[in-house]
Order: sequence, then C-alpha cells, then structure tokens
Amino acid sequence: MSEVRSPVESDIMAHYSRAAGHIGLIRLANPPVNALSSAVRHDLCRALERASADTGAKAIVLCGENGLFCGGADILEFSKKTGGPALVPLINAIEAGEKPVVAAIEGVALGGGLEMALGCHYRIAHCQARLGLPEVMLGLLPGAGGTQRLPRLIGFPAALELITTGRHVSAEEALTLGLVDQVTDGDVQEAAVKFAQRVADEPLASRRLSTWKPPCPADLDTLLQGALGRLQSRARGALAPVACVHALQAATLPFAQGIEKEQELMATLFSSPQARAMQYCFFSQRIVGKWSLAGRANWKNTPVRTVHRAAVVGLGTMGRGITVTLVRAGIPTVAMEMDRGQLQAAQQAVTAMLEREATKQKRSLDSYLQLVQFTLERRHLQDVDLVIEAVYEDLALKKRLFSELCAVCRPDAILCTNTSGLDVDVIAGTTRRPEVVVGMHFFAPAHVMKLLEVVRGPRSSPVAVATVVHLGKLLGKVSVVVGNSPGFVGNRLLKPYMEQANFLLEEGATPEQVDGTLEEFGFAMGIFRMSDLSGLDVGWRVRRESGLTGPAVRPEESPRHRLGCRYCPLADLLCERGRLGQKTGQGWYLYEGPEGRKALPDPWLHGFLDEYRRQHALKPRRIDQQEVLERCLYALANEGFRVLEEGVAAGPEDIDTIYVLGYGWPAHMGGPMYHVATVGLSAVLTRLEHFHRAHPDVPQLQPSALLRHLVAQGSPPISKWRELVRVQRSQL
Ligand SMILES: CC(C)(COP(=O)(O)OP(=O)(O)OC[C@H]1O[C@@H](n2cnc3c(N)ncnc32)[C@H](O)[C@@H]1OP(=O)(O)O)[C@@H](O)C(=O)NCCC(=O)NCCSC(=O)CC(=O)CCCCCCCCCCCCC(=O)O
Ligand SMILES: NC(=O)C1=CN([C@@H]2O[C@H](COP(=O)(O)OP(=O)(O)OC[C@H]3O[C@@H](n4cnc5c(N)ncnc54)[C@H](O)[C@@H]3O)[C@@H](O)[C@H]2O)C=CC1
Repeated sequence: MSEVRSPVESDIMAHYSRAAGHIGLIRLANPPVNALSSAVRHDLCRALERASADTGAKAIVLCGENGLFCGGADILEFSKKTGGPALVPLINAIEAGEKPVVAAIEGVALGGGLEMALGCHYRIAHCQARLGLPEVMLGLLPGAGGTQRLPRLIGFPAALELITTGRHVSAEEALTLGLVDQVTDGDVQEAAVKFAQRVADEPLASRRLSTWKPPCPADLDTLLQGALGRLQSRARGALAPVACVHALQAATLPFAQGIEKEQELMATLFSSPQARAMQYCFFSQRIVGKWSLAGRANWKNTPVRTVHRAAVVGLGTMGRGITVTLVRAGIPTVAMEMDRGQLQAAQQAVTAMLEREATKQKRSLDSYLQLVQFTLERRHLQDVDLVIEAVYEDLALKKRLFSELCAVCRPDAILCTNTSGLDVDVIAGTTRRPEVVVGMHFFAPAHVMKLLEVVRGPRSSPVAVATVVHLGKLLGKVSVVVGNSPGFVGNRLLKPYMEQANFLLEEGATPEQVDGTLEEFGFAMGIFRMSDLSGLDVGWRVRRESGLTGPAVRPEESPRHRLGCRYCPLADLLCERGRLGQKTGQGWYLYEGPEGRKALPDPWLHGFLDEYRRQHALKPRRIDQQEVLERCLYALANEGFRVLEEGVAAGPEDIDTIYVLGYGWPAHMGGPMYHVATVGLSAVLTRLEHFHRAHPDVPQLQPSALLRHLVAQGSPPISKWRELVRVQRSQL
C-alpha cells in the first residue's frame, strides 16, 4: 500500500525530467546514498509512470543525485513497518516496460540498487564506480531478484562468488564479467543519454534478463554442493551464505519459480536474529566514526592534517604489514629498522606482499615500490608528517625511541605507537610534545585486519586523534577511539575471557572442549588455538612484567593465587617448557613441524593437565557447553561494562565493533555487548552472581556496577546505553 506524500517538488525523491534527444531522465534523490526507502520507491513508481506516458521520450536513463547511483534498500527501514511499493514488482515493471531503460551508475550500485540496475535493459558505469550485492553482510540475500538475474547475466560461478562474499567489484571488473555494457571516465549521465539515443529503437525482448535461460555449466551441482560444504564449515552457523546458495540453485528453475524461492528464503532471513545482529554491526561501524572527546572536540569540528609522507619504525611482523597498508593507500613511506638483517628480510617480505597486491590491482609493482624507502638511518624521518612505531613491546625501549623521535622529527609530526597495551601517556611523557602522541593499535596481519584502535592519551590533542582516525579511513580501516587503559579495550577484555578458559581447564575441561564450544558459537578460532597462533610468550612476558609470574613472585605465595585472587599458572608452565604455540610446534595443541598450522589434540597435554589437577588436589568435573560459554563470554562482557563505566569506550557499539573486526567474534552474533543484551541483562546478572558466589576469589565474575544499574533501570535496549553511560570523567 503506498503512502500519501506531500506534492512539494523539493520533497520528491525520484524526479522525472527530459534530457536531450528524446530521452527521459529519472533521478533518485535521497541523500546520502539514495537508499530505496518506501518514499523513494513510491516516487520512483510515479516517475516511471510519467516516463512511459511521455510520448516525447523514446528511452529512459535512470541515475542518482550527488554522484551516486544507489546504496540499496534503506536498512533503517528493516526494523520498522513501512509501506510503499515493494521492490520486486517495481523492478519487474522497469524490465517489462516498452521503452529501453539505461542505468547510469556512478559512485555505487549496491544491493537493491544493483538489483534495480539488473532490471534495466542496459548498464553504463563510471570507471570509479563500485558494484555489488553485499546483502550477505547484513544477514540477508539479494531478495529483489538479484539471485535470479545475476547468474543469468554473468553465469553461476561468478554470481556465486559475488553473492556469497558480498564483495564489491570495480567498474572495470564489472565490464569483464559482463555486468555492465560500457564504462566511461567522463560524465556517466551524458554517456548514458547518448547510449539511450543509440538503442532507443532496438528491440527490447532480448534485454530482459528474466527471460534468459541461465547458462548452466555441466558441473553446476558439484559447484553448488562444493560451495555449500565450504560455506557450512566456514560460516560457523551463519544462515545467510547458505541461503544465498539455495537461492542461486533456484535460478535453474523458470524465473517466476526462482523468484518465489528467493522470496521464501529472504522472508526467513529477514526476520532472523542473525540479520538483526549483522545490521546492528553495520550501524555500529558508522556510529564509532562519530567520536567525541571530553571537551567539545569531535569528528565534525576538528581539523585533520594531511599525511603526505609517513614512516614506520620497526619492521617485524607488524611493521611490515603497516608499511604495505600505507603504500597501498598511495602514501610515500619511510620504513626504518635498526637491524640490517631484519631490514633485508622486511624488504623482501614487503616486496612480496606488494607484488601480490600489484597483481590483484593490475598495477605495476614499481608503482608501489617507488613509494617506499627502506632505511637504517633515523635522519630519514626528519620530514615525515606521521610516524608509526612498531618495535618490541618493551616500555623502556619505546620510551627511549620516542624521546629520539621527538628530537629528529618535525615539531608538528604526529608520533604513533602500535603498542598492544602499554601506557601511551608514559610513552608520550618522554617527548617534549605529548599532545602529538597517539596510540595506533593495528591488528595482525595489519594489511588484512580492518580494525584500528586509536588510543587517546590524556594529553593527545584532538587534531592528532582526528588525523589518525582520518588516516585509518584512508587505509581502509574502521577506527575506534578508545581511552588509555591497560590493554585498551580489546586486549583488556581478553584477559578475563582467557582467565575463565584457563580456570575451566583446572576444573576438568580440555582445550579442545573449550575451543569446540566457542567455535560452535561462531568464533573463527577458540581461545586456545588463538593463543597458540599469537604465541604464548606474548602473555607470559606481560605477566612477568606485571609480577604475576617469574622471579618477582614471593616464594610463600601459592601458585594458584596472586594478590589475593585466583590465578592459573598453566600457561606459564607451558612457556617454561618451551611450548610457545605454533611457532615451536607445541602449545595447547600439537603442530606437525615448526610450519604446521593444524592444531592436533596433544596426549602429552592431557596427561599434564591430569597431573596438574592431582598435584593441586583439584577434582575434575564434567563441564557442559553452557557453562563454558557463560563463564567465558559473560566475564568478557562484564569487563566491557567496566570499560564503559570508566569511559574507556564511548558505547557498546565501540566494544562490539572491536570484537567483531579484531577478535573473530561472529558478526551474526553482533558482539559481546549485543550478545548479553540479547540474552537479557537480568539473566546475565543472575548467572554472574551465581558464578561469583561459586568463585569469590575471581573479581572478574563480580557483576559490574553498570550492569546492575542497567538492570535496575529495567534493562533498556542497547541503543540507549550510549546516552546512559555518558560519564563525568570520560577517558576519551
Ligand atoms: C554506500 C556506502 C558504500 C557508502 O560508504 P561511505 O561513503 O563510507 O559512507 P557511510 O558512512 O558508510 O554511509 C553514509 C551514511 O549513509 C548511511 N547508509 C549507507 N547505506 C545505507 C543504506 N543502504 N540504508 C540506509 N542508510 C545507509 C550510513 O548509515 C551513513 O549514515 P550516517 O552514519 O547517519 O551518516 C556504504 O554506506 C555501504 O556499504 N552501505 C551499505 C550498502 C548495502 O549493504 N546495501 C544493501 C542494502 S540491503 C538491500 O539492498 C536488499 C534489498 O534491496 C532487498 C530488498 C528486498 C526486500 C524484500 C523483503 C522481503 C522480505 C519480506 C519478509 C517480510 C517478513 C515480515 O515482515 O514478517
Ligand atoms: N604481533 C602482533 O600480533 C601484534 C603486535 N603488536 C605490537 O606491535 C609492536 C611490534 O610487534 P611485532 O611486530 O610483533 O614485533 P617483532 O618482534 O616482530 O618486530 C619488532 C621489530 O622492531 C625492530 N626494532 C627494535 N628496536 C628498534 C629500534 N630502536 N629502531 C628500529 N627498529 C627497532 C626489531 O629489529 C624488530 O624487527 C609491539 O609493540 C607489539 O605489542 C600489536 C598488535 C598485534
């Protein structure tokens, strides 16, 4: 049912006008992304009626305002009851029309936007445009005919890949795939109008994709079954990718039946908790971009400095990935080491990574290599706008280095540290300019992971923060501004999570059991497999430095207690035996050879756990999956509430974004804060109280004040928490 709308011209969201040479022009106008809201669909229907009734128009061009074709359905409307014409019949009507319709695609054509373009008879794209069906990232499938028209146009293998990954393609790739008919580097509307003039009298029947017979390869069943198998194991419980394959399978049926199947599958996804969680993730990633600091500075009112030239200091695991990320974004970069051997190894590794990138982007390797200068000499840092330090996680070393950087770099250069959790303000304190020092915490591998924690020290200036956030966006990262707390947000929450997992081993669980439960929940990797991958020595070094283990521990202290709290020394004991994880072939699991990646259950470890429990008179018990999940995940989220209480993160969306993008939390489960909100805060509080009663020497299980406060407030929805937790002493 279409709604009643004001006839005021400026309110109209799809304008009809006449372009040169008997061409009708329909222009979508719904900033910022011309999303197909109910109002847009309503006006588009009217505009199409006008265009087809206009006897002076022989063909129609469909385009969008503000340099952008269409970002798809209005995601905000998914959670509301809205009217307006449905998209499927609207697209069918475009396709069935008697006049050729040419889609003029610039900016993006995504989701419903691309499906609408597939309903048009021709598609012309600007060379900078991106096209895609990213619905799977929102827990959906392309439910406006996309799963039926796309394979008919570009074939099953390509359609399968695009729809199940949600990947955007460039205009050039779209042309190669046959997704668009022409690419232009000029004005796309002008090109589309000329194109429309040329095809105005061409017969239309063969341009209607719904009438095409899909090009079925002989091995289609094998292709689809193979994809199903891979997705089922990789998607870890996510429904959408699997539903996408089923919908594509239906494209072998006559079009109307295929659409029916697509709608049926879409209806199931549309109302699923997974889709709600993934749409929450989408909006969370936009919310975190709107940072504000304790004063008045925020994302809108703070100027950013342009980074013309950057430097990376320390070219180990992280420095190499960060260098690639900067170069890939076109930023000239000085890559500096102190060790000649490491410099050579880094140069080789960075070149190899850039070579892969050059092949992917169809660019010359030289165009990348000319942007990077490898050096051992500090003087090459003197004219850079921003430095990213990635030397060993050693506070004394970092302090020394920052005081040297302060001496060698320009006074306005921004000095960033990639520390995983050291005090950014202590590092800043060794410079004469603490205001230019900011934490820039990348995640490994730095050229792949999308997350960047931007750590605002108490003295970091708003301009320095704004510049780093802006640089993050140029590098393709999602930046989350956080306060300067030990471990910041991500690693801080990891501690109670890991501790619970270790305690569960003491009580009778095995690493396989804990990881299996977490992976079934949807994590890409269980906590023990993840520790083996990162190296057990990382946490060991931190625990030694903080006096939890090693020579600083007083002999009279019990091995299972530190500073009055329960402590589990199992990870320390493994490190003392040289079991550091994948890199040594043994950790919580066994790996075949030093290069082995597959985690195998280790009988030695099981015997070791038995012996440990015997030594400490711990009676193993049967631990069920629910307890594993509740203890690990509620302890993690409980720390999340503390982070909010202390103003270290601005809202639950920040924490959830960090966990989804940086720690393998499944997007279809929203993130730790979203998860506990979905379970119900009151239920989570009750369970934490229960666990804390059973383990009074584990402070992380003691429910946080904020959790209690929210429950006392009647458990408001997560969208309200940001306002409620606005604290007096924000660390941002
Ligand atoms: C477009 C982008 C690439 C732009 O990126 P960038 O420039 O970086 O800007 P952003 O900061 O990301 O965005 C700016 C601004 O825009 C907002 N926004 C972006 N896209 C949308 C959107 N699609 N809808 C709403 N709002 C959007 C964004 O939030 C920002 O807002 P601000 O923060 O307030 O400033 C990038 O934004 C991007 O990638 N966008 C998402 C693109 C996408 O995923 N599109 C697909 C959407 S889903 C879709 O199209 C599906 C369909 O069309 C299918 C429709 C069929 C529906 C049939 C339903 C049948 C089911 C029936 C069942 C009924 C059951 C029942 O009721 O019981
Ligand atoms: N490895 C990881 O997964 C992550 C590490 N980090 C952080 O990134 C930083 C670097 O870690 P990694 O890359 O793993 O270390 P790494 O040990 O792989 O590399 C450190 C490099 O720094 C060089 N170096 C040391 N002192 C130097 C100096 N004064 N000048 C120039 N180069 C110097 C070393 O030669 C070495 O090549 C650490 O602070 C770490 O906590 C952050 C996120 C993830």
